[in-house]
Order: sequence, then C-alpha cells, then structure tokens
Amino acid sequence: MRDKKDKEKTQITDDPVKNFEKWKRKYNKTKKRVKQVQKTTKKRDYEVERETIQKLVNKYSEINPKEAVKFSDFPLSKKTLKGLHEGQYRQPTEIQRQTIGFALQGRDVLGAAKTGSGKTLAFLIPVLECLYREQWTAMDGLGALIISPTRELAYQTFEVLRKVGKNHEFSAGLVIGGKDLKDESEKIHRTNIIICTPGRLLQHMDETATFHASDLHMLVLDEADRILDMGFADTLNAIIENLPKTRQTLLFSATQTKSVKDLARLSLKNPEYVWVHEQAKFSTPATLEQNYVVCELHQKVNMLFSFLRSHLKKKIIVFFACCKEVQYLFRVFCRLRPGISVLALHGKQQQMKRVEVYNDFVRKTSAVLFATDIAARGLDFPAVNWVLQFDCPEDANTYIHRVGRTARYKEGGEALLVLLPSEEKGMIAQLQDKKVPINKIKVNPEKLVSVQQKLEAFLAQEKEQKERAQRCFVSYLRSVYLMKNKDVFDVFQLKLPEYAMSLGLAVAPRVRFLNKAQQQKSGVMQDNSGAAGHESEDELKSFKAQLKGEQSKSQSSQSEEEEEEEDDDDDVDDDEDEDEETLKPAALLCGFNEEDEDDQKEQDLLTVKRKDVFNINEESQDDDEVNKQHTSGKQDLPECIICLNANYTLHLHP
Ligand SMILES: Nc1ncnc2c1ncn2[C@@H]1O[C@H](COP(=O)(O)OP(=O)(O)OP(=O)(O)O)[C@@H](O)[C@H]1O
Repeated sequence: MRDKKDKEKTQITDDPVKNFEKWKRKYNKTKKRVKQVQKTTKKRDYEVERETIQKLVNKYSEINPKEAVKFSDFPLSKKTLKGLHEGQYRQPTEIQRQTIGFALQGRDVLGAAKTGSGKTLAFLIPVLECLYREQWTAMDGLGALIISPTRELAYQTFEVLRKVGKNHEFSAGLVIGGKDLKDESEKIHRTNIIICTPGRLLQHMDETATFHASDLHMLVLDEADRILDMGFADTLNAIIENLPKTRQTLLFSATQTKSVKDLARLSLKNPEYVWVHEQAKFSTPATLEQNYVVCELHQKVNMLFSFLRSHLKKKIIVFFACCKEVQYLFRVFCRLRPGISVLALHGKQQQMKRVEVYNDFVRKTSAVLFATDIAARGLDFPAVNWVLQFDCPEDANTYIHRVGRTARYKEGGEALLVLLPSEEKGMIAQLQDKKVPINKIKVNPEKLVSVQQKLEAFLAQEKEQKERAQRCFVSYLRSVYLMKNKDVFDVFQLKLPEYAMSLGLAVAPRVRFLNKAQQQKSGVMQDNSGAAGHESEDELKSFKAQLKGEQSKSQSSQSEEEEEEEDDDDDVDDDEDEDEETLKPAALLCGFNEEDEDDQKEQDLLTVKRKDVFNINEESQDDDEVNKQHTSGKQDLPECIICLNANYTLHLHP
C-alpha cells in the first residue's frame, strides 16, 4: 500500500505538464474564491470617505493647540491640507492655532487678534471642514455664510477661499452690491458657501423666493464691529433671525469693542473667547513703526504732496475722512504728477471700478492709493510700505485697522498719522489707552512744497474742478462736525479761509449747516434749535456712513447700485451733483514714470525723519522730467472681474 502511494507521488512529480495543470486548476479555484470574497466585502467610495471622516472626527477631542506646529497636526481633510499646501500655508499662525480646534469641535468662537495675523484662514478652514464632514453637495444648498462689512473684504475672502478650497467640490458665491441681482437670484439657492455684505444678503432673503438658509451649518461674522459701526445692526439682526438656531457661529475682529461683545452675547452660544494678543504689550504689530506729525489744516495738502515726492518707490495707502476729499484730491494729484501712480478707492465708485482699482493696487509694487475707511478693514494688499492717515481717524480702533494695512504677517511697515493741533491731545491719549506705541516727529513747514498756486490754476481752468474742491471743503467740515468725540474733533477751531485756499479756492464756500451750528452754539437760535439742524444719534451715524460712501442702516433695503448713484448733500450753495462715471476712464487711473526718480530723496527723508525733521528736498525735483504721465493709460478690466462673475456658482474645484 505504502509502495503504491509512493509510486503515485513519484509519478506526479515526474510529470511536469500534469503537475502544472493540477497547480493551475488549484490556482484558478483560489482566485475565484478570493474574488468572490472581495466582491462581497468591497466598500463603496462614499463609505470609505465616511470612515475617513469618522476617523478625523474621533481625533477632534484630542486636539492640542500647543502641539500644532503644522497644519497637518490638526485632523483636517486631505483636500483642505492640499489646498493649504498649494497656497504656501504651512504653519498655522497663533490665532489659527488657537481657534481651529474649537471650531472643529463645533464650538462658537469669538476671535480677536492683531491686524494681519491670519484671521481669514482661522474661519475658512473650519468652514471647509464643516461642509466636508457633512459631505455637502450642490443639492444641499447653503451650508455656510460669511458676512463682511465691505465689498472689497468680501471679494478678498472669496479669493482666499478659492485658493484653499479648490480641491473641494463646493460651490461658492460672492453676494455683494453692484452686481446683477437677477443673475444672482437664479444661482444663489445652489450655492454652498456665500460670502456677502449684509445689505445685499438681506435683499435676497426678502426678495428671492428660492433662497433660504434653513440648513445653514456655519455663520461667520468677519470684522463684526465694523458691520455694526456702519449702521448694519438692524440688517444683521434681521439676517440672524432668518438663520437656524442650531448653526455654529464664528465672530472675528482685530479690535474688541462693546458692540462686538453685545453682538457676541446675542448671536453666540457659550462661546470660546480667543484673544490672542490680550497680554501683548502693544496692540499693533511689533514690526510696525508708528509716528505722528502735527500739521495745520491748510498745510496738509502740501505735506501730502511733499511726502509722496519723497517716497516715489513705495507702496502707500493714504486715508481720508470722506469720499469727496478722495475724489477731489485724487484728481488734482493726478494733475500735479507727483511721480508715482495715484489710485483712488471709495464707496461712490461703481463696483467694477472698485474691483479694478483693488486689483491694480494689489499688482503694483509702487503706487499711492487714496482711500476712505472702506479700505481700512481686513484688506490684504501685499507689501504696503506706508500708511499715511491724512485725516484723524474716528477713534483708536479705526487707527489700528488703518495702520494694519501695512506690517502684515511678519512683514515690516511704517505709519504716519497727521493731526491738527486741536486733535493732538485727545487722539494721542486714546492711542496710548489702546497700547499703540507712537512717536511724535516734526514737520518743517519751510521745507514743504507748496502746491496751492497750481491748484488755483487748475480750478481757474475748470469749473467742474472748482465745484469738486467746494464739495471736498464742505464734506470734510461735515465729517469733523459729525464726529462724536468732541475732545478730539472741534470744527469751530478750524481756520476756514486758509483751508479753502489750500484747496485752491479763492474764497471759502458758505457752509449752511456750520452757520446754523455756529448760531446755535452762540445761543442765537436757542428757541428753534430742535428744528434747525439738530441731528439725532441715528442721523449722525447715517450721515457718517454716507460720508464714507457706505450704506447705512436706513438704506440697507435699497439696492447697493442705488447707493452708487446717490450723492451726499453737502449743503454747499451750488447743489449740482457730480457724476464720477461721466469722467473719461483714463482720467481715473493715473500712472507716472518713476524711472528717473532719485532714490537718495527717500533716504534723506528716512534719515531725517529719525532726527525729527520732516525734510523735503525741493531743489531736486524736476517736475517736467519726473511727472511724465504713464503712457499705458487705463488698463484692461482685470481678469478677476470675469472670474468673479463666472465663478459665481462655479465649483471651487478647478
Ligand atoms: N498660516 C499662514 N502662513 C503664511 N501666511 C499666512 C498664514 N495665515 C495668513 N497668512 C497671510 O497673512 C496675511 C494676513 O492674513 P489675514 O488677511 O487673514 O489677516 P487678518 O488677521 O484677517 O488681518 P485684518 O485684521 O487686517 O483683517 C495674508 O497675506 C495671508 O496670506
């Protein structure tokens, strides 16, 4: 028996063909069996994704912000991490480190950190992760809402979202005034992430039948205090009433004000307060050098011109109190040809123009942007060297936001505040209270270049220009008059004839509201003071918003296109309104040849500045040579405008 078995065995091993066939049969049988098992156990893609999500969520409770050195130390989706990596964001900033964990865990967050410290990603990352976790699709409609105070900030946030969220499949929309409402209405219900200004969003909530926010998971209020300051409190309340209570809310700002705390109380549930720089010695970035000069009102235009002439290779933002000042001074500075490109950004421009100017200034390496406070918050222009505050800011918070346009994310920057003698004491005390380190430097009036005669000549040539100068004059006075803090702002201390002359006007225009106020002040109109010119708090707020070209509470139900066409009543005798859009486009963007400029001048100023003398080298200016108008004229409309519209409901996915 044993012999037989041995023989068979020997036979098989001896016949390789048979041997192979037997092996093949066995192999095929096993393969079939494995395939069968695989078929029954193979998971669908969505199941794998769900498991991945669950694994990430399980790690949420273990997040330790102190140990998060890289973004990948947080349990974030591969898609978000890839977007961050491609956007060159490797390590989280302090505010990101401290808030992302709470936000992922579903907590409401009130986050405050200095300007330029990276608050945008601190809320965009949780927004993306929230929708990813929910496996949100186009069919699910609105999942996250980000409300910004200005169109520019909304646009910028939208661009950052497109960058870091491009590997996700969500749709995102920019819902701001100045765009086609009908077109928006058709797409808005299919949009997963909306970035908007409050007025426009409420308009959709009221008028667009298909739009609802009942499934909203996350609300972000960026620069919340500004939204309130602009008179949007009622609009915001109305919006919040339309949102589900189960949502998560994140609220961010660089400054903590009472209104933010009030808003937080109303809109956040048991929030985590993250105030990154609470213990910091200063409230502004350490890399920012801050100085102020005291200058008479009638010398301010000369000083600005002189400053620009000595900083031709720099990127500068100049802040003004009101639109009319920006409009007038922008035009005359273009004609004065300081030797640097001059751009203007304010709320009375049409939206296309605003985006065009914004992108133009982003691209330029040296230029000066004349702006109202619409550019003060959140805007992240790259490599701004200087912020010059031509007019005193309303308060220390506005100061902090304005100077925050430079010295962003570890970069250096300089800030110069121009104060009238009557503003110095009150404003500096406020800044010290807010832990702003600022030094006084001096202006040497004899060294200033006077442009008064040139302005007079321009006004003599053009009636329109003269009217603009008058409106600038009145509008500035009104802005001072409407300021709440009378310790800083006193319109009656201003030397009006000198100020008018410094704008190129031969005589100071008659300012009706000021005359009335003066009479009231001196008691002449005591009997009928209630009827004549007394403004309530609300009216003051509304006026202020109008001055800056922003939409106020009372206007929030209007379309923002209307806002662009209206103009503030300046109480100037000649009431004819200006229409910016009638100007030739080429006149709106001025470029100058900067090639022939003398670097030395800048050196002089910087060296001298440290010696406390504002020294301008008048002799070395050669107007004809330096102020050659840029030949390129108006640029093509930036691509972003097309993207902006085209991407309205386009997937973030490329
Ligand atoms: N983790 C990061 N790594 C590298 N750069 C970053 C990071 N986070 C933000 N930045 C950059 O820092 C700059 C400032 O960021 P951001 O605009 O978010 O600041 P902010 O705190 O919102 O400022 P503001 O208070 O003025 O609105 C931007 O240019 C941004 O690209």
